[in-house]
Amino acid sequence: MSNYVKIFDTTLRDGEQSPGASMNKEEKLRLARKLAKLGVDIIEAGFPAASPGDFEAVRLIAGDLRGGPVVCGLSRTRPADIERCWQAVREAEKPRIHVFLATSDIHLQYKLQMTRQQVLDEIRSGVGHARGLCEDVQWSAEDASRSDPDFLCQCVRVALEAGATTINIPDTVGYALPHEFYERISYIRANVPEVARATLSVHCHDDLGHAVANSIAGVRAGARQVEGCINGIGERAGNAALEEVIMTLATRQKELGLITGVNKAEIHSTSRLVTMISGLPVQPNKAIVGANAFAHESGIHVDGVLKQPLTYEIMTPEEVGLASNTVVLGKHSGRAALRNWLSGNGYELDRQQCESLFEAFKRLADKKKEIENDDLEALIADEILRIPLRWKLDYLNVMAGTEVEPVATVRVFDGDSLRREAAFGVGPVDAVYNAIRKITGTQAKLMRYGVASITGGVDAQGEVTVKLQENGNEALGKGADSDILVASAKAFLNGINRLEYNKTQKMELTPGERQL
Ligand SMILES: CC(=O)SCCNC(=O)CCNC(=O)[C@H](O)C(C)(C)COP(=O)(O)OP(=O)(O)OC[C@H]1O[C@@H](n2cnc3c(N)ncnc32)[C@H](O)[C@@H]1OP(=O)(O)O
Ligand SMILES: CC(C)C(=O)C(=O)O
Ligand SMILES: [Mg+2]
Repeated sequence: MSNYVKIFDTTLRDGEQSPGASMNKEEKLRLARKLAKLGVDIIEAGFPAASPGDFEAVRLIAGDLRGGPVVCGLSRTRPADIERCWQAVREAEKPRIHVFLATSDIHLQYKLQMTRQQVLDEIRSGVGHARGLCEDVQWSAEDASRSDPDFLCQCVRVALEAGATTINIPDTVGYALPHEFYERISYIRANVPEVARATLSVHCHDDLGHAVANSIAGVRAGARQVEGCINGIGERAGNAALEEVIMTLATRQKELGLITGVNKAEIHSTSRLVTMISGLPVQPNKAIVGANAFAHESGIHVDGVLKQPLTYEIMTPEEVGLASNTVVLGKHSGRAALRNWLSGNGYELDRQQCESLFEAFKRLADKKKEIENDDLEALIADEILRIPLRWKLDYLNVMAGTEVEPVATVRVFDGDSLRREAAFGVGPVDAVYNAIRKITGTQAKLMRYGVASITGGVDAQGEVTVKLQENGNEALGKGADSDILVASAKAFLNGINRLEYNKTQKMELTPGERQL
């Protein structure tokens, strides 16, 4: 048996069945081109009988893709659906009609209201009809995992006799456990030996979180086509996440002995495109494509990864198209991570400086979820350079509103003495800054102003970061307070203190320190 596993992407069909994920035909075409670049073997482009728009999208994709994957459309066993499907895919270089019919007693009794014999007849006529139009016909036994195994085998036999070239065994409701699904595929292979003439396929849903595990169990039992969606989107809890299936086969290739034709370096950008087009965000901890999949924060992990990525990475970020892994600095970081950041940003601190910076960093990390570059630079300025605080806020009073020209009165300590000024501005922050300009006499230009909340809730601490520039000299200023205007004033004064310090201090600065 071949060790090649075909990847059947149904992001444009089952993926689109995710509530709220409808795509228009231009979006579908764009995604289909990307999936072709990713190197999937089959693209299920839609369900042509569903709507004129879906018919058009499938037709567009079928006419567009050249030298790439099979283009497939889904169809019920009804003649009109099959004809419609063929009209949509017929211009494809490699067209496929995918006919499905449920085989479980639950579906027969309640949904289809058909007897087993009627189902067998319908499979024969539907697959036969499709095969009269197209050489490549896939038949799916909807709800196969909850079907009587012997009746399922009977259905598979009929589909093969009618000309199906691919037999797909779905776990439509995500009910199977991996060992059961393995046994189900093995049972079909043992009891319908002629299935070897066709490609045996698996299509698993994630209702109990087993979609990928069941897909892998399926290929271990002899299936050679896996169906799924990028990012695991799809009906209800979604389909098997194709990127997880692909990377499982690649990462455990030695043990599984299976290969795919996928260009893995396209995985990450394909996932991003699916997110953009479907509007369904990927959770940060999602395997392979989540924002944290190659990010490390814990000190012990970062230390290990910096020494040898193999310690905590079972695949490289480059393999899936990411430039590199990321080290996130936060509450759980250790000295190795901090040293790594310092050297990467041009700072040369001695052991003792590193130690006092580390302590200040931990204090800040207890308050703030993520530590950014600006935070660390501000900490270095405070902890290492020990900038003297000439200007310090005493109080401020601001009047602003829809009918008032914003005006601020600000009182500031200049060393031990107090100075007070009032000023107007285009907004309350501008008024505060104009008053501070009068007091300090600074000529600094405000290059950047940003506000972030350090803590959550209504009493959140706001943190203001400013970047100031004066005569080619730049400095960051930071200030935190539950009142955003107070935080703004503190940040401005902090920046002015740093600019003054940079002007007066004589010591030789490292390249990183020069930016402060
Ligand atoms: C597991 C899966 O993902 S299956 C694919 C699911 N995807 C979709 O349903 C999306 C596209 N579907 C649609 O746009 C619509 O359902 C249509 C246009 C196909 C049909 O719409 P309607 O004619 O209004 O039928 P409706 O959706 O209400 O009911 C489905 C009918 O198809 C029948 N049916 C279901 N599966 C099949 C099948 N594989 N073959 C033949 N008939 C089927 C049902 O028994 C029901 O028949 P009934 O109307 O005689 O009771
Ligand atoms: C149409 C079939 C393949 C399907 O999506 C399912 O059974 O989940
Ligand atoms: Mg499905």
